[in-house]
Amino acid sequence: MAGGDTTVRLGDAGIPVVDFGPFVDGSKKQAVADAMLDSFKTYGFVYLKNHGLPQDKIDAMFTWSKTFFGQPMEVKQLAPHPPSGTHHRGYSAPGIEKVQSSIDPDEKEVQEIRAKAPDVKESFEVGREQDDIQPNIWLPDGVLPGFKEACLDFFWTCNEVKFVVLRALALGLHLSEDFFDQYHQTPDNQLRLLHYPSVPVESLEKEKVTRIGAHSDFGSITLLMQDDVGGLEVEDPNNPGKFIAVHPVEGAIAVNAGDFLQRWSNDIIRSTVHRVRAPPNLTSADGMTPDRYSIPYFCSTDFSKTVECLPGTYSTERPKKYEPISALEYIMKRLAVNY
Ligand SMILES: O=C(O)CCC(=O)C(=O)O
Ligand SMILES: [Fe+2]
Repeated sequence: MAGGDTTVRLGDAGIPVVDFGPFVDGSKKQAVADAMLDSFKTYGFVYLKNHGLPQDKIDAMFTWSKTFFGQPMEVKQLAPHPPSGTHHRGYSAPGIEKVQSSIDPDEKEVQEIRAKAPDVKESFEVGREQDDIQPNIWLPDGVLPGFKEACLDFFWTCNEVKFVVLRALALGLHLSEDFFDQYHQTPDNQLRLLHYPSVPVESLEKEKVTRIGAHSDFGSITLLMQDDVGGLEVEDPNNPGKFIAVHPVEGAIAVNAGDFLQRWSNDIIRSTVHRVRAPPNLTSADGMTPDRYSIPYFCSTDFSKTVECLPGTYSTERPKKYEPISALEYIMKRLAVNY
């Protein structure tokens, strides 16, 4: 199916936009939490305005991202992503990673998806320092001074916002506000800088190449910052297989639920399939799409934790669908198939 025909437009943003300010300042916590949860249940995605992540920090991270990806390939390759998907750190050149949409694809399926249309994006992945399972992979000292510090500073800033969003989620689910804190103590999160290089509009529309293929995220929640280029689409909950264009909203961050949270919530919350296509309504004199930059921050439940369906998400009429699972076991299984 070619580009635009599977995409519907819904309102200006495509997904609900919630003013998060009254949660942050405490003036209307429950109302904001309810609105956020409603959107998570229906779309799996929400835009939050007044989210508390300082705009100057976001801008600075985008500037660093452009500087990093603007380096010659041989410089970026000084911090190479290891061949294994389970050590998800460092730089991946365009076409290396291909996200899988199914949880347990067989090897043949993985090869077929890879052969079909490469994801034309490059990425740089960062976790916390002192992580024995997935140590960070940095450029050598002296190359791009300040980059490592900027990434780590942003990593920890996003981690603070993560706690606030999780508190809203807990209230929305009528759990105690700090319910999720105990499961997110060790920030096994991942900051990802993404660059989608300029490619011919036609190759994107005819699906000769993809920016990021349809997939869902693995973890609990993702905070997603994007530039103003557009192209993000989420699957329409009322029309499976069709996609809603999610237009960038100035000053807002998108937040989406991941598969782990969907499972944890006994499928009350949706982890929605999404993808990045050609920006909508693009007029391009030279037939090329603009470059696009985005910065997702994937939040994971502590790898040391095992979870069972959240209180309030099951009953005799709606029994638990899932067995308890360890966060580590779950995430490693998902990462392993992406490289
Ligand atoms: O670039 C985007 O807007 C989305 C990226 C994304 O979905 C991902 O990295 O999982
Ligand atoms: Fe994603």
